Amino acid sequence: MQSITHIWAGWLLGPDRQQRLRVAHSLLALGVYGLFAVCQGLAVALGIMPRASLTWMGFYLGGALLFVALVRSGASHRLARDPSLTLPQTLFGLVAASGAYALAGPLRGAVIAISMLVVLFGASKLTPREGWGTALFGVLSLAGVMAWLAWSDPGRHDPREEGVLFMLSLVTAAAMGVLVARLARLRQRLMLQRSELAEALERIRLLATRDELTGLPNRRAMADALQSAITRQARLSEPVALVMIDLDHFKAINDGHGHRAGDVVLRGFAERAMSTLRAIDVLGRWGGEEFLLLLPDTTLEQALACVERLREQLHTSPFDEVADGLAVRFSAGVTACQGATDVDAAIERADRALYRAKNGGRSRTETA
Ligand SMILES: Nc1nc2c(ncn2[C@@H]2O[C@H](COP(=O)(O)OP(=O)(O)OP(=O)(O)O)[C@@H](O)[C@H]2O)c(=O)[nH]1
Repeated sequence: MQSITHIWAGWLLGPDRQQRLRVAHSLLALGVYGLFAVCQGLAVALGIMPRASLTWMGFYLGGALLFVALVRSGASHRLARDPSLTLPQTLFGLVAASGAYALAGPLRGAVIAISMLVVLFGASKLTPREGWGTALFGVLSLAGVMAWLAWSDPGRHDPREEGVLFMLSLVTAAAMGVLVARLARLRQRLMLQRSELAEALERIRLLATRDELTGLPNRRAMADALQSAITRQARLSEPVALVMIDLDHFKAINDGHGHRAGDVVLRGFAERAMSTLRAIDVLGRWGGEEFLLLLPDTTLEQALACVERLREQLHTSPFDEVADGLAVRFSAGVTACQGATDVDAAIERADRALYRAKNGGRSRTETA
């Protein structure tokens, strides 16, 4: 039962969430026009409104249907800046209400309220200026019809009555203009707050997962990436290699050129390394001058070749920005994680291999 409702809703409103809201809004307007048509039909049947007014019913129902078709088909996307066509729909509703005023006879006082309902319908999308503008348009179009009725048929439309009705519509329109403009401002403020919140959340996410100095994933993000890569390789039986990298004699760079220069070297190392890696490889800052490299779908031999490429890259691009010809070298410990699921054990193996590389004279790679 529920799936049939879903199928119907999907067919009627369309697949896109934003589009569904727009179509639903137009359908709601069409429904309200339909109910007005029922009331008008009753008034005609009871002889309160002339039979000729049914032509006007055809005009507003046809117009409302056309708006639903334009929004549902997506044509409004191509035709207008606002795909919900809120402003045209509001102006159309006001014209329809003004025409109804001329035909409503003794019921015309109610049409003033209907005009304002039309303005309220647009409140969810209109800007404050548009809110004011539509309220003004509503009252002016009603005033035009009132003046024409009082001038052309003063016997049935007493100019004094029309004058009082005009004042009523003016007061209602002014109040409606204020309300719609306030709603629009409130909506704009909410939208601004929502985008600021989204930006703040993105900043927090970056701060929580990125190393501020190098822009690389930090230790926590790296541990998460490792866990999912190792779980995946165990499921798919794909090889994964892990490389622990530590810059050699980094303290000497700090001591010789200053802490800032040390920072430049750390950033420069990250940039140089990233330029030699594939998009699926993940390099993270593990701490201090230590980096962890995750190489998915990579055997031990391929990992060793990757480390050599990185060495070559460092060799060919010295850190001239710190000191002319400054060469930075590193030691590395490589391990393969075939079939293993224990992340900590894999890191420990890479760490042990790195320790041996350091002890073996630095600027070299060991495996474990
Ligand atoms: N500039 C800078 N220095 C850092 C940062 N983090 C850690 N360090 C420095 O890195 C240096 C690491 O020194 P050691 O652990 O002795 O290592 P090393 O000098 O590279 O010696 P080996 O690793 O044995 O080759 C220390 O002086 C730390 O202060 C950082 O973010 N920026």
